[in-house]
Amino acid sequence: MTRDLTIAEVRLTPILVADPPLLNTQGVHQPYTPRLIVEIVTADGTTGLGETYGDTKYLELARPLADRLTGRSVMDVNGLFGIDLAVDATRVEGQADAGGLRGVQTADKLRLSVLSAFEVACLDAQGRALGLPVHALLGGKVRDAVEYSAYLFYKWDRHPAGVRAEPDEWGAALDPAGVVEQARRLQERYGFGSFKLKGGVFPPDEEIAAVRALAAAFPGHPLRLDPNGAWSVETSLKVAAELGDVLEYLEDPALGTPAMAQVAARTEVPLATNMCVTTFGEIKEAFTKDAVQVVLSDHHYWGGLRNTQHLAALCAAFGVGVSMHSNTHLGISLAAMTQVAATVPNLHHACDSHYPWQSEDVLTERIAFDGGRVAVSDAPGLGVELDRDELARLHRRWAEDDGSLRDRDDAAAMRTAEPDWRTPAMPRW
Ligand SMILES: O=C([O-])C(=O)C[C@H](O)[C@@H](O)C(=O)[O-]
Ligand SMILES: [Mg+2]
Repeated sequence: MTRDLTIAEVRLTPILVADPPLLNTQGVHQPYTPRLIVEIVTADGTTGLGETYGDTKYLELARPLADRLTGRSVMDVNGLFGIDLAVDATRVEGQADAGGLRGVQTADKLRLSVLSAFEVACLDAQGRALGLPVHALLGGKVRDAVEYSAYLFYKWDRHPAGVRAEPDEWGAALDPAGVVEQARRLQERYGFGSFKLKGGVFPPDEEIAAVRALAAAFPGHPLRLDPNGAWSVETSLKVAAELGDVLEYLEDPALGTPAMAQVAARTEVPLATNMCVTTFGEIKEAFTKDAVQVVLSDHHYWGGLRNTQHLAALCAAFGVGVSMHSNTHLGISLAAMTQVAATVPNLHHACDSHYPWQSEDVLTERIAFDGGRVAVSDAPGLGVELDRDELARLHRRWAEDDGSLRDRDDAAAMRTAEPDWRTPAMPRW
């Protein structure tokens, strides 16, 4: 049968998704976080799914892009990246990312963060039309399952009083015992074999104690600590010296490539990043200064699944490890991460995943972790199906919001509990 893979319709659905009160160095997660779901429909009725950030600046770019896609072929992914999108640079340049902790903000990174959802949707549609999984379109899988690590957070047991939120079954984790208890529950439920603690929340000695407690509770399991650049070079070196025997890597201990290079020069502990290398333009300086030993790729802001493969190839050429970053996302993105991760030969670290923190999803079936791994689907496309009722419900929540939650802002969320809170100056310690 000849199929007509001309794009006939693009549907954009902004949603608000429940998020627990997870703490990071900027503040706390809002009770609901914005995401954008992209559906690309072809003339013969095939639909491909994609997902990305749903904050206003992404929506503003996604809408004109969607308008320009109809009439193009869903096979023309190179052409998609060639579309001349006018990005309002004042939206990003020189501005702090209020909730993202994802490094530099540039107009091109914003453009790629939007295009990535459309690329994934095109690949999903291609796969469905051809009866092939996305990994086959990317050259084929080199593994049958992708390993993920448990993503531990300091957290409150609930959002501040008076704030509308969904119930949260995980309880508080504000000290070493709480962190170990959270790790145990995540391991029991999902089988994770490695653990990452989001740091930069408490003074470093408290976070060192938490990692020590994890090492005692889970001997031999890989551990990571990520303060999102909250420490000075000297503090980073002190933490590296104290935890060097148990850490798989330290993630973004200090902010920016020069500081990371200074830390890397004086410790044997590998440094990972999803903050100082988040664009192709940052690679040369970081790799030639040997500032990072592992790059945590994120297909959203690197510009999709094929760019993730390009990044992995560059990492291989420089002897730099590769893994994956994650922040609040749903199953479409987890499926996309898993499909591309399956094709990356030099992926030797378990990927991050926020997914266990997301009690809501827009899929008919949640993606399962078995022994900390997600099986690589061989079904056509991403191998996931949209739950339209859930999508509509989460979109209603977005539509009914007065605008205060449509842009993620962890510092603003923190002010509902601590009115004087300001995003801390870095380095914080
Ligand atoms: O550095 C990281 O791993 C992240 O940026 C992940 C998330 O943004 C996380 O820190 C968060 O959502 O609080
Ligand atoms: Mg990080």
